[in-house]
Amino acid sequence: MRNGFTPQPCHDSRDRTEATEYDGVSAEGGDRIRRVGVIGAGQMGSGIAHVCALAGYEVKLNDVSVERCEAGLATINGNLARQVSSGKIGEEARQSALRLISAAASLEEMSDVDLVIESAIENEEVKRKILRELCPHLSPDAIVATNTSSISITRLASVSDRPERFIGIHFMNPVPVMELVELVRGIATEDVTFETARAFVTSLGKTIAVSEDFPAFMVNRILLPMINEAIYTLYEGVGTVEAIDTAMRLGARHPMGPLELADFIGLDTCLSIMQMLYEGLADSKYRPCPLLVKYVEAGWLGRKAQRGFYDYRGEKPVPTR
Ligand SMILES: CC(=O)CC(=O)SCCNC(=O)CCNC(=O)[C@H](O)C(C)(C)COP(=O)(O)OP(=O)(O)OC[C@H]1O[C@@H](n2cnc3c(N)ncnc32)[C@H](O)[C@@H]1OP(=O)(O)O
Ligand SMILES: NC(=O)C1=CN([C@@H]2O[C@H](COP(=O)(O)OP(=O)(O)OC[C@H]3O[C@@H](n4cnc5c(N)ncnc54)[C@H](OP(=O)(O)O)[C@@H]3O)[C@@H](O)[C@H]2O)C=CC1
Repeated sequence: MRNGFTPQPCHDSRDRTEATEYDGVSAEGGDRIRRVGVIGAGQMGSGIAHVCALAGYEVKLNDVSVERCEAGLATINGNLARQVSSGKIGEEARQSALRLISAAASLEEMSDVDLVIESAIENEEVKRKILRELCPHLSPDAIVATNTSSISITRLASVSDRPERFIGIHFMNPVPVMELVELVRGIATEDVTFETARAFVTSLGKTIAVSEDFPAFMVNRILLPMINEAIYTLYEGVGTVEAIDTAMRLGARHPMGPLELADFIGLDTCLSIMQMLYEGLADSKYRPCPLLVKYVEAGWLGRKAQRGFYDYRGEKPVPTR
């Protein structure tokens, strides 16, 4: 792994009922989790399934159709192969990770998972509908997590049948590469749920930052207004797409320019996060840039749609403004 950490399977030879002590709280830790369900096989869901399987968890990947699940599996296969070619993992690890992931055609197939991570699109209605449909199929003690970028964990938990076993586990994109995961408790999240999630995330080789449950948590509260401001900078004609990205890559040492990063995240996701900040914090400083709205309305959602602030359909990305 990039951070030098080798993920450890949580379900080793220890007794599964063995409790672990964290800060005085008795948690069943990672041993509690063996099977993980992931809902949404897009860029994040496939990345989450990837890192879980590499750490030795059995993974069931669900999306709106079998074709979507298969596309997610193909992405995982490609990213694992990339890790093999760069020497990050061996061929054996790739094969055993692939063996651990299967497509789940329906939510009913989640009945034997210990943890579900919801990672469908950043749309509260869609997430609520998934949670309402999902919960009746789960075992009563399964933990439900959401990878939402911005939506209130407390609010999403309230539509589930288990707010005390509900938590935000917010991975960063690209999941196999980024070290951070934000952990966010809802108002009712029990300590044992939090500690189990903490042990699980640690077993993936990730570092945790704990955030309170406020709109967009920490990373996106800071990052997305910067991206939105870059779009305003473009909208007001201060610089071109290339000039703005070059300025931030070379002038602030960001690995990607903000417009390139917006395309990478997905412009629909960026807009949803800005709307959540704008409405949730009721402050005009979070007003989504009208140009961002226009790109989303055009369906120019960034890399995943092959067009956003750059056009990705040719050999190399070409700015669209
Ligand atoms: C919106 C939210 O809710 C929260 C968020 O996630 S905000 C977004 C946070 N993410 C960022 O800010 C990413 C910023 N960008 C970067 O860090 C880097 O540009 C990057 C890691 C994406 C690519 O790095 P790079 O050095 O330019 O490119 P490259 O050398 O091709 O890739 C570096 C590694 O990342 C891997 N990688 C790149 N893109 C990947 C992807 N989409 N999926 C999986 N792995 C990927 C590559 O395989 C490579 O791995 P190895 O070291 O094993 O070879
Ligand atoms: N992109 C990013 O950088 C990050 C995103 N996130 C969060 O992760 C989540 C997923 O984002 P991301 O992977 O980028 O989005 P994508 O658009 O890449 O993937 C979302 C997937 O969810 C599917 N989906 C839509 N409705 C349902 C449903 N009812 N049941 C199951 N699957 C469904 C979509 O299918 P279809 O395409 O057919 O609609 C799509 O395959 C969001 O909550 C986002 O905020 C978190 C961290 C970083």
